[in-house]
Amino acid sequence: MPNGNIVVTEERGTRVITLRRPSKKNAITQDMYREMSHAIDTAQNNSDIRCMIITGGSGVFTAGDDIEDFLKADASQPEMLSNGAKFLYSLALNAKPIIAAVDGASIGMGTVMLFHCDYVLASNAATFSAPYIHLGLVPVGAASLLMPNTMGYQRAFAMLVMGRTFSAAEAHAAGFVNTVVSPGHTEVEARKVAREICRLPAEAVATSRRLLRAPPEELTRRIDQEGHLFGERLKSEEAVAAFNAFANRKKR
Ligand SMILES: C/C=C/C(=O)SCCNC(=O)CCNC(=O)[C@H](O)C(C)(C)COP(=O)(O)OP(=O)(O)OC[C@H]1O[C@@H](n2cnc3c(N)ncnc32)[C@H](O)[C@@H]1OP(=O)(O)O
Repeated sequence: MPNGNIVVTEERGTRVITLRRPSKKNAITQDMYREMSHAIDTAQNNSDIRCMIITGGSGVFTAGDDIEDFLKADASQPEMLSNGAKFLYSLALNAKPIIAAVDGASIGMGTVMLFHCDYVLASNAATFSAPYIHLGLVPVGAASLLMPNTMGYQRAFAMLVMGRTFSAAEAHAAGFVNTVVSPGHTEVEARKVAREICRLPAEAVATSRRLLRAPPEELTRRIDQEGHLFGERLKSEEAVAAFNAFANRKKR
């Protein structure tokens, strides 16, 4: 049953997917992944939907995967994280333009999903990180393929292997943010971009987009490779110590 943490609306040919779990900085639970996948998958054969927007609302995009889920997902329950993997497949196989509106922190999967999106708007309060390394983990979601392709090896190394955070200006310079706007304005601007895309000839958009992007099978192959290594790392001492440190950080 939907619990309101993902809100899906439709307006003038655009499906808007909003992460709404502000008390947890929009950290993404497995239920949220399932609902986002459903929203993307069901748009594919719906000719009324010309593009999609993913937004976290104002103040934060998402704190990434819910770390409590990581703690629950031990070796005996590998299916615990499978909705995250399905969401990545939904992104990789998606054939409709997705616009992301990022206002505030974008962490982990928040940042990775941007590299599957087609147009990214950020406020100048946005920050971008994929701090897998600090959790003893490795990249997921074909990030190890898409990030170096988009922003070059050295920047990808800084983000993925050193765990550095990029400002909106750095993300723009790195080429994965199209436009930087004032805080509170990302959604308005995303709707303008959506209207622009909706006015274009849909079939030509779909074919041009397909030409520009890595083939879906290449993406899913890398997603699977990374997912296998990620699953191994989840059980590592380094990772378990990092998850526990996060869970206990306010109790100390
Ligand atoms: C396969 C994909 C993997 C990934 O996505 S890896 C990335 C995982 N994410 C992270 O490592 C980020 C962890 N979170 C943080 O570093 C911080 O939070 C923030 C910088 C996002 C915000 O800091 P601040 O403004 O000080 O808020 P706060 O008090 O830390 O958080 C507010 C509430 O949100 C919960 N929360 C934040 N992020 C997560 C998360 N990722 N998973 C689960 N809960 C999270 C906290 O615990 C707390 O909750 P309470 O008020 O009940 O103590």
